[in-house]
Amino acid sequence: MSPDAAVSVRGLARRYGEVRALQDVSFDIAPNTICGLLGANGAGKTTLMSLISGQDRPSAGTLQVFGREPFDDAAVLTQLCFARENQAYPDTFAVRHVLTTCPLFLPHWDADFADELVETFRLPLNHKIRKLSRGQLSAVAIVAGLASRAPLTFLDEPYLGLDPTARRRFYDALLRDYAEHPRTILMSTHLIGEVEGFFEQVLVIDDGRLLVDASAEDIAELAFTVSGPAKAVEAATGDRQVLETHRIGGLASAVVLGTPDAAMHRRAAESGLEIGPVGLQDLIAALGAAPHGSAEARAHGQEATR
Ligand SMILES: Nc1ncnc2c1ncn2[C@@H]1O[C@H](COP(=O)(O)OP(=O)(O)OP(=O)(O)O)[C@@H](O)[C@H]1O
Repeated sequence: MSPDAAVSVRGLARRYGEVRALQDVSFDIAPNTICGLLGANGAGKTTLMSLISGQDRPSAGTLQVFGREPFDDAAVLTQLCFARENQAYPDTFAVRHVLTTCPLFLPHWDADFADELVETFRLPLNHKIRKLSRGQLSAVAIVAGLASRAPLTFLDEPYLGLDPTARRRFYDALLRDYAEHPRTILMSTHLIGEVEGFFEQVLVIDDGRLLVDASAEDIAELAFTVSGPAKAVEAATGDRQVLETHRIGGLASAVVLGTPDAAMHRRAAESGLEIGPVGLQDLIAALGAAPHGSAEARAHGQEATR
């Protein structure tokens, strides 16, 4: 375990009967980091967040948050805020009740910032929570998550139902506030293209296993694309681990694991091929597309990131 980490996880597993929701997951998240938690539906992201936030206990493995096991530890739990659109509230609760209740549980709560966010998302203070639209519920979760200023904040798909303008407002508010009040934020998302720029660390879960644990800089080193005439692409990438190839007519674009070396650059120049970067969204799609038995690709992907 890393005692100085905000989150330290070793060999974590969670089973639900026959379902292995998480298996042998190990990573650290340094304090004051925005970490993206990515993966397909059912990969295990919410399960992982539930364990880290002390709402659930692992079936195996160890887990520390700010150096302590979170489950049933009040000292740790007051440092955490879990924000999600499907948060359960009492039936009688209106938006304003959330604003008056949150500070009772969240010692770092900033009421002025909460008011500002309510304005930003044009939330109707007197409306009952159960009557809000999905986007408004997400906005309530965002207000709670950001105004909590919790040293460890979980944002579980915080954009559900939000229109693009509201999402932009959320990202702006998050980044502005994080710059002024650094803290650790773990955010699960499927809208990778919108947020990849501000993740300092990326965790990718696939079928309950940790597939990638990389810093933003390392992500760029994980893979690259080679595009051009299909035969030339094939010849240039023959000795490399290709994760995925798209073909259109006689043209192809291959996602290749690792970084292009001098020989690859030379071959590309000779054959009129283009070498380019792979966006995070495309990389994750390509890693997911690699055959499940392609342990080599997966292990290589992980090795390169540790
Ligand atoms: N309480 C539970 N009982 C049984 N199985 C569960 C339970 N919670 C989660 N699972 C299973 O564990 C796996 C991981 O689910 P989890 O909700 O963590 O995925 P996720 O990555 O958050 O998915 P999504 O992106 O769709 O929200 C899934 O197969 C899910 O069906």
